Amino acid sequence: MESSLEFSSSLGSVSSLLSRCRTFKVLVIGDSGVGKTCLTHRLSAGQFPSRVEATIGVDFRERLLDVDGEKLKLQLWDTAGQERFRKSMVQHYYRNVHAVLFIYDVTCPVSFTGLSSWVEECRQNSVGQEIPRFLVGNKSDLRDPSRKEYQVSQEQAVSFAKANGMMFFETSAKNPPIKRVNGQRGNGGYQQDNVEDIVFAVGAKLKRQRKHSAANALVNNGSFKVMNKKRTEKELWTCC
Ligand SMILES: Nc1nc2c(ncn2[C@@H]2O[C@H](COP(=O)(O)OP(=O)(O)OP(=O)(O)O)[C@@H](O)[C@H]2O)c(=O)[nH]1
Repeated sequence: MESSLEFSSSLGSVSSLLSRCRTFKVLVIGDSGVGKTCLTHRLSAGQFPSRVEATIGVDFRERLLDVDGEKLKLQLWDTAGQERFRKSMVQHYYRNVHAVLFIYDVTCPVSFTGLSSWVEECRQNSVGQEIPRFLVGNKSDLRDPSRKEYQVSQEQAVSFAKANGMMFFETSAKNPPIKRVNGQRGNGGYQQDNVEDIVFAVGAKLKRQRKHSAANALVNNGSFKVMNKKRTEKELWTCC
């Protein structure tokens, strides 16, 4: 027969199973090799992976966080940067997305100029301006002040972020600063963000945003589309 201790502990696990949190789909896009897989590992598990291979299709990682007393779950969609590994998946990536992280490599200007095509892909897949966007320059540990002309400056990135309604961060998945650093000395005079700052900025924006509820209505290409509120609300809640 089950003891009262066992019974109460099983009740405890049932109640923890029933504890629910809002879940948000966060899409991570950008050219191949910019570090999407490494960054999502860092954002979810706080670690830099020892070995990575090109992503095929999509990989999922999760991060639970507490924003002002509310539990949120970020479901990070680490998408393939290589065209041949993403072809059949593109529509799935964008369906019911709540936020988009645009990643580029600060030491690879081509990955920065390529961002316009990622913005365009979002537009083609009906991701409107109401969906929060974040621009993240990765690999800041590789910045070399003596090779500035071969790197993406923060001025360029800030102006791109402004023009596209994005919040801007620069960091390193490999060697992130412990705290946000506004560099005057030691790091060549640029700002570096802690990975936790990024994750909390995303969480805070989504928490505010959602009251909105994406749910009720969506303006799409000038037409007004009424969504099924019940269905969308249900999709947002899961057990944590
Ligand atoms: N130095 C440094 N290297 C990094 C950093 N982030 C990723 N890398 C390296 O960059 C390479 C590509 O990283 P991935 O995370 O696989 O890149 P990806 O964008 O996911 O690539 P795809 O899956 O092809 O789209 C790997 O060799 C990583 O070790 C970083 O912050 N600093």
